[in-house]
Amino acid sequence: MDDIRFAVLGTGGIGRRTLEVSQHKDGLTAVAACDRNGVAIDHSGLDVDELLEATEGNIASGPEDASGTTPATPTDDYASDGGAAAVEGGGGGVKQHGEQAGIVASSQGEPTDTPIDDIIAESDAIDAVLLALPNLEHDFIPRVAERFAEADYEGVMIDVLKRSRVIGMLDDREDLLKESGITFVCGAGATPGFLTGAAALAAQSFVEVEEVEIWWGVGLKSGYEDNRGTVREDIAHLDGYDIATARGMSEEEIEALIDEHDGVLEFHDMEHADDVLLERAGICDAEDVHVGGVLDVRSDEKPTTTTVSVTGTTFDGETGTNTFELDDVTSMEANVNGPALGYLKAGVRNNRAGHYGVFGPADLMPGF
Ligand SMILES: NC(=O)c1ccc[n+]([C@@H]2O[C@H](COP(=O)([O-])OP(=O)(O)OC[C@H]3O[C@@H](n4cnc5c(N)ncnc54)[C@H](O)[C@@H]3O)[C@@H](O)[C@H]2O)c1
Repeated sequence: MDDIRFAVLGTGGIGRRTLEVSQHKDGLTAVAACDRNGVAIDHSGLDVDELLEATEGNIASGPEDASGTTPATPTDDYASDGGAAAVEGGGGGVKQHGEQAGIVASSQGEPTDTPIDDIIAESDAIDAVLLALPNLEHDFIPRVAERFAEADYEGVMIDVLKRSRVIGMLDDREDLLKESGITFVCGAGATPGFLTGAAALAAQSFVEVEEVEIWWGVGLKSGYEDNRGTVREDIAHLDGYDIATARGMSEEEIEALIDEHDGVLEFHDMEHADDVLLERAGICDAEDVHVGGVLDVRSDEKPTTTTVSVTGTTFDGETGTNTFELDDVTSMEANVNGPALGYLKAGVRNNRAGHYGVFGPADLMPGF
């Protein structure tokens, strides 16, 4: 495949790692990146090492603008991922350093109030856009897709979102995306993403799938500071919490909750889009997919092994369970970003073949 010029929207915990992992893959050139305060664009290829060094421990992950205040009226380029506004003195939590937060701390970064529009303006020379943006406002990513389509972008867009309800919002915009020539790959991180694809593969032994069980383990000690956005989103899945309460929590409240659980949070029946993505690929009913897992923010070791088990019936009447297991040494970052870039490449292959619209990870695997 020819070289793929790609952009990353959002250089938080996930976006930074996407850039890093891309350096270990053939045929991928990062040409643009943005966060809420800044943008870096170089069509001959960004200096990824410099960008990563400048943003190390310095992610613009809070909901504030560059001045450290939450805009009174949210603009198109504003999405609140909650909480950090409650941090004393503003500044978006521990990782943000005032006006130098995030990409603007890089020599390649420029401050801007319209980071996403700045990338859209350059999108003619971009083959693929990976959205590593916050997802607590569920229509944010679909709205960003719409903006690229309205600007007649032709290329791939890919997200690593988690929540089931976002898929329908993208499907609602499918005609617009198709008209523009966009191949949108949704839910293409670890779960949903890697593990959804694994389930689609594991299902191939069967003619009927009864149940898909996804059970994940993540140890995040060294990556905790870089993944606070993701941890906050996960908290919304705990009993007694929802998206609104998770968004409204201060960093201190999150710390207190984590202390209460000795750093280990266990989740059951999570609203992860693996369910709707497997249903839309015709593999099983969404209600037969169960996602849960254990997150340990105080240890790098996984608290449990990540597995995908698919139970079904073969053509000759046997009932069995195929299980796909990740090695405990593979980190969350490896299992989100490797697959995201792999699905990005699959998206580009499809886009260049003229296949436009919304695709889930299971749609890019053998059919069922
Ligand atoms: N599918 C999976 O397995 C999986 C795993 C982990 C995380 N995720 C998802 O990845 C996404 C990112 O998570 P994270 O931990 O990197 O979050 P984060 O908070 O660390 O980073 C978010 C980034 O987006 C930027 N941003 C926010 N609003 C913006 C705007 N309006 N314009 C431009 N940039 C903006 C921020 O500045 C920051 O750089 C989340 O949606 C999360 O659910 C998915």
